[in-house]
Amino acid sequence: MSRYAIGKSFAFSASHQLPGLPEGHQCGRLHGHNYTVEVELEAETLEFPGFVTDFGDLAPFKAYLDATFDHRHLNDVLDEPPTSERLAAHLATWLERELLPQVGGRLVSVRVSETPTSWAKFSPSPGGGS
Ligand SMILES: Nc1nc2c(c(=O)[nH]1)N=C([C@H](O)[C@H](O)COP(=O)(O)OP(=O)(O)OP(=O)(O)O)CN2
Ligand SMILES: [Zn+2]
Repeated sequence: MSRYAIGKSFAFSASHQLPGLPEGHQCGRLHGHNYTVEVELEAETLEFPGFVTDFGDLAPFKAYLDATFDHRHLNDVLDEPPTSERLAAHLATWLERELLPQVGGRLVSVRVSETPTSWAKFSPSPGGGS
């Protein structure tokens, strides 16, 4: 079956520190990143005038990132060590619970980058939520 897909990128800046890593690991130290979050949605059919969903419908996600993550210490925000993988899973869960019931399209993935050279992606199980 043919599918359309759209993506939108978001950004925030935050600090973190990953516990339990070997002595001397750079990520065990307090440090920060300019994070990038990329959301991909898909649909078999388009909504008028030809959208999977209006990019503007994702504005509440930007508001959530700004209010909850931007210029925060991520260890204080998540209950588990704030790796890119866990951030991606957390954000996918939020999107599926809080936003996607009201907008068009299905969540394909959330991809989180801490640096220009690395990323982690979370893809919810088809039909099974996060
Ligand atoms: N699988 C993961 N590995 C690492 C994570 C992660 O979230 N998931 N996080 C870190 C650190 O947060 C680190 O700050 C980022 O790592 P890295 O990409 O290695 O950063 P560099 O600036 O050193 O990147 P270079 O491109 O190699 O200079 C570590 N690992
Ligand atoms: Zn880091």
